[in-house]
Amino acid sequence: MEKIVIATRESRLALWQAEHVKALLEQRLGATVELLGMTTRGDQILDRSLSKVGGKGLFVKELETALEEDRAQLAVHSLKDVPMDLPEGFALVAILEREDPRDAFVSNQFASLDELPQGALVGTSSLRRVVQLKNLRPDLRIEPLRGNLDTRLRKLDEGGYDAIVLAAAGLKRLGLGQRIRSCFALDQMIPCAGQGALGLEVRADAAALTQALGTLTDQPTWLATQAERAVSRSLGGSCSMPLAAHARWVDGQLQLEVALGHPEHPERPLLKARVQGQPTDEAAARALGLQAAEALRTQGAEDYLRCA
Ligand SMILES: NCc1[nH]cc(CCC(=O)O)c1CC(=O)O
Repeated sequence: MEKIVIATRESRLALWQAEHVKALLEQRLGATVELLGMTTRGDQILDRSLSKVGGKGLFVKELETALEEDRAQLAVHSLKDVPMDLPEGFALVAILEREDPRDAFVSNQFASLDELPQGALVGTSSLRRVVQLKNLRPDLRIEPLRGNLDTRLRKLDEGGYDAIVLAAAGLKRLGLGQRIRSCFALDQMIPCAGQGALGLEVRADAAALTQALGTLTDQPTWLATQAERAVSRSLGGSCSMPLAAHARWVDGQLQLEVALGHPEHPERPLLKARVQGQPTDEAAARALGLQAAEALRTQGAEDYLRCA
């Protein structure tokens, strides 16, 4: 196999993930791999909520341009940052085994959400986290918090918040697992579709590479994340939508749990649904996702989606 260049963002997390895939390609495929670091629009815009300036695609587009121009052949993404439908000419060809999918409670004074005093200040810019926090603790004040993981932790340490909520996977990957005071239960703070998983993207015409990378896919993660992403796609999936979707395998059954909040009125009740099945291929996994989306619709999801 020829040399593979991986296009990657330059945040510490993105570089860790790219290095991780580089090592895997070297070990498992005997490939020669180099990294090409790039800055994306999503990395530059730190002052506004991402949902207001264009959403998930912002972290991905520059990397795709590098693939298009053949300056790189592979892009490694946190799957949750990848839009539900890739632009024409690109394909998601492998999904690696998932890290811890849970959200983590991080604080210097408090061990868990339950310990936070009335009216405490929590930092997060994720609408999905906001609506679930409001549901668990209506008294909390929640303020925006953007930037890469190190920046967010620094803002916490400078005293800007009583606690913040971050993906456990990112913290663990960067060796910051000791900052996690507790993890939220999966059914209390349902993760975002794809959280904790890595997705590999190539040009759709890269047949040999597609075939080689496909062998790296973790099948249970692939099926679970297909189901999750199908929910989001069905409901019009953008990150301006406070949607949570997480599927996990329990005794051979894939259990998919979803929640949708109102984007402008986070205090309105969360819509929730749970479905399960035994999908063995992508189509069946996606069908499970559609079933969950349908269950949300029967509860009035349209009313929550209209304004987004
Ligand atoms: N939204 C940014 C982002 N993209 C991926 C991760 C963490 C790693 C992952 O979930 O795979 C994070 C940080 C966070 O949400 O706290």
